[in-house]
Amino acid sequence: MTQPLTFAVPKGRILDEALPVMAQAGIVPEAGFHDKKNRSLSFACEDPSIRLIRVRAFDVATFVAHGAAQAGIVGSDVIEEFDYADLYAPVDLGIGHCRLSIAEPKDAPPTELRSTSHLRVATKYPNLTRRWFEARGIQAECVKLNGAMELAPMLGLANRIVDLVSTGKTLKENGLVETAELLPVSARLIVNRAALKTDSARLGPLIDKFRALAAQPMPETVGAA
Ligand SMILES: Nc1ncnc2c1ncn2[C@@H]1O[C@H](COP(=O)(O)OP(=O)(O)OP(=O)(O)O)[C@@H](O)[C@H]1O
Ligand SMILES: O=P(O)(O)OC[C@H]1O[C@H](OP(=O)(O)OP(=O)(O)O)[C@H](O)[C@@H]1O
Repeated sequence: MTQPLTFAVPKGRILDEALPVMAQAGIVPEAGFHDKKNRSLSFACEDPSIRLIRVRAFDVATFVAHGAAQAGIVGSDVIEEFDYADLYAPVDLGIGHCRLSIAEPKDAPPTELRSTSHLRVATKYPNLTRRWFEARGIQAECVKLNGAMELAPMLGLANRIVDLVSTGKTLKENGLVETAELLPVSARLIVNRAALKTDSARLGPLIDKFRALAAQPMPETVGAA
């Protein structure tokens, strides 16, 4: 029997927005998926030819890039950070909107980035950050953190941070101001390139379904004058 197609989703905040889109594309997980006490990481779907795995956002890209999962949903921040050659991101799903920005303490003296002799940046996105600064002729030393980047400037770990911003509340409540946007972020459908060649019969129509859904107007704009 053919193996089910493995579809990877992030366990955190994108998931609530992704599930209705997935359902419209025919990916509906078994009831146990919604049980918060359930410690399973792999779930059957109503369509037995698909299996869901629920992993950390960065790991969605890794599972799909290595072909351990054939497709998935992840933020463009993660795709850009890894820049995996084997990842194909054919559809912007129009969900999970935020931005990756640089921020500094609100009372920092005004400085030109270029004139800063030693730039230390705390971030979960060292590759993206280094690339962004390099493109501007600035060498940045990145300190990799996995969360709570906002603490780094006040504790002297870094003088700037690069982190995701949505409402700006987290920055404000930690005495930081956004000074530049590195990347607008939204969630994408991702597919393993090799799997797309070997299993185009299943992955082709799946991409088409998500593409058609992404082309539809967002529910709140339907009927708007
Ligand atoms: N404030 C935000 N507003 C909107 N989208 C966000 C925001 N923060 C993160 N995101 C999106 O959600 C993704 C994080 O997803 P999720 O919360 O599922 O990750 P996670 O695996 O739980 O994270 P972690 O590895 O930190 O535990 C980010 O990659 C980004 O695309
Ligand atoms: O601009 P805001 O609306 O305040 O959102 C920004 C926050 O959201 C993300 O963190 P998340 O809540 O995902 O937690 P994390 O620090 O564990 O990644 C991000 O890392 C910021 O801390």
